[in-house]
Amino acid sequence: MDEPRERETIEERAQARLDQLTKPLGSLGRLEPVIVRLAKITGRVIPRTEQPMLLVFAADHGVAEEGVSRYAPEVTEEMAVNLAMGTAVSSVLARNQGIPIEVVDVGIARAVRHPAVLNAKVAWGTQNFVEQSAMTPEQARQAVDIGQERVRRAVGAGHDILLLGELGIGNTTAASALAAVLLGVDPAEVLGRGTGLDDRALAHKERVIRQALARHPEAMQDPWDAMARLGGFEIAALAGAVLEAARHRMPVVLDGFITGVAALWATRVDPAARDVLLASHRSAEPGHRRVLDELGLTPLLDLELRLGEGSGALFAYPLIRLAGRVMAETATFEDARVTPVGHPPAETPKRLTAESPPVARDFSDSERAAVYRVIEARRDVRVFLPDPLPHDVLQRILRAGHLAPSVGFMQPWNFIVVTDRTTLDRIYTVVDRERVRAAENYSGIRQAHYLRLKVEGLKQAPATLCVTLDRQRGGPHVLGRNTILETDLMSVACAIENIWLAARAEGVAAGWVSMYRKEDIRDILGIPEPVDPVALLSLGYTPHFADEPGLQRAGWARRLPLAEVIYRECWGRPGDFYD
Ligand SMILES: Cc1cc2ncn([C@H]3O[C@H](COP(=O)(O)O)[C@@H](O)[C@H]3O)c2cc1C
Ligand SMILES: O=C(O)c1cccnc1
Repeated sequence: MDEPRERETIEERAQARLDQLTKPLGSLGRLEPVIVRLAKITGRVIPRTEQPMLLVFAADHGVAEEGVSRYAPEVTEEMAVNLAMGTAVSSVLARNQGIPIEVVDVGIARAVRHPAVLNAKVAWGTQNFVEQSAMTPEQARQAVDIGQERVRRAVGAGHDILLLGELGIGNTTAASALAAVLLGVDPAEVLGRGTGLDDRALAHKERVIRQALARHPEAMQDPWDAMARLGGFEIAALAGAVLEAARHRMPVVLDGFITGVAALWATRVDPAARDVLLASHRSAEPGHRRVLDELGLTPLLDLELRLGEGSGALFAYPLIRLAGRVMAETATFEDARVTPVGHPPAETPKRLTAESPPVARDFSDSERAAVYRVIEARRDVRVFLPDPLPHDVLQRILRAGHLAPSVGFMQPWNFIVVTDRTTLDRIYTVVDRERVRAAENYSGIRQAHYLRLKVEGLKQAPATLCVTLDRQRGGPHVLGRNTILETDLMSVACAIENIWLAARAEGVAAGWVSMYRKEDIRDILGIPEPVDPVALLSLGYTPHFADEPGLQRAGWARRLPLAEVIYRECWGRPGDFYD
């Protein structure tokens, strides 16, 4: 039995794999911790982050009336429309990577003139927090809820990594005020020029923030109170998104200062939220550095971006995605037979306990269930309706056959589709003659059973495939066929099974007939000598797919118990793979 082993964490296993990849140890620099972090977040040694989406929350700020931004508040709505139209910077970045954007209006002060901007307005902008609380506690809660709800939907839609962005004229002021409170620092330390204030305007912005902090001394006490008094609808929604992503172990790529402050707030509500965060870049806003330090995050990029709207996250995402691909696709020293120097020895794989699989599944639960259902529901069918098969259905079924595995990729099959009635009748005649002849091998009740097996299906079905084997395909030396020569035939059998399962998935019945003399079929279909007609497969619709195999129902044979066919480690030793 397996030795009890020390439980390795996912991070340890991910780091161990990174160290086995054909590259000098540690040579991917700061991307290595990113890969390990993704592994930890997703719970997979080989993390996958291939289905990103950008969520942009937009809202207006009452404090904008104090002249703290270089731009007018109308720009929030205009930019939301611009993003939705595909003409903003982030639209370009997203479109060129095929990343969908969802723009959510959580509190823009005007009606938004584009239907693609999701309307989830909590209010028409916040109040000016120099005079009163920006939001009521209920509004703050509502905005957080909206962020959570959007992420639940994103998860439901199959997204596996979340990029965050924001829009809101005046929001660097709100974010700075909130950051000063959350970090317990002087506003001067987290203050920046936002959209590009000059020195005078910057000094004014600082005075406004000081005024606000003096107006709301209680904000120090509790994160929820701080959010309501000094935050913004989009900041609260971003925070909600982070909280929800943490629940789903979904990696979150932060953008700049505002998303950073929202994430910092989220960690004050739920410290575990920190674990799902990745910092895309360090923005030109000076407060961003403080926020990232507090979150313990190292930004991937430092490009002096100061845009927002998710742009930094979109610039960084390809690095994150590629890091994941490197982990998945790079050969290990062992795979590539390259000699490692100074690398830890590869561990022999140990049997895993109930841990999650090392790589994400790429089929949904229902897709997986469908595959097993098709396998279980496949039957050998003898009764067909005369209706012809639609061309596209037959095409898909044949394609499935051709996608079968084959030894050395020799693809030794051909499929002759026979629909001509005269030809089908000739096939029926030679098959039926063999059926009667073969019955002589049985006697008594078994012979009676045998003779009841009908091959009339060949006459009823609108189409019969003759599946052939060409042993010479691929030349005299087929890769992997040195000692087991019948692997060519096995390859054809794989194609037949693919056809059978694909047909079942299409609701099309198949009946495999093999009672014939090859020379008869070769003769009827004009098949040249070296090619073997190895199977006849009738295809068509059937009135009924039985629950169990026909031969079982007829009492001819029963499906063996699974336990009888599975051994463990050596011949004859029972396995424990069954109930
Ligand atoms: C055209 C334009 C596009 C933007 N995209 C993002 N922001 C960014 O700037 C704003 C915050 O800066 P402040 O606090 O100085 O107003 C937010 O809308 C933010 O997303 C933009 C700003 C403008 C003007
Ligand atoms: O740091 C940011 O994300 C930022 C800076 C300026 C304006 N908007 C966003």
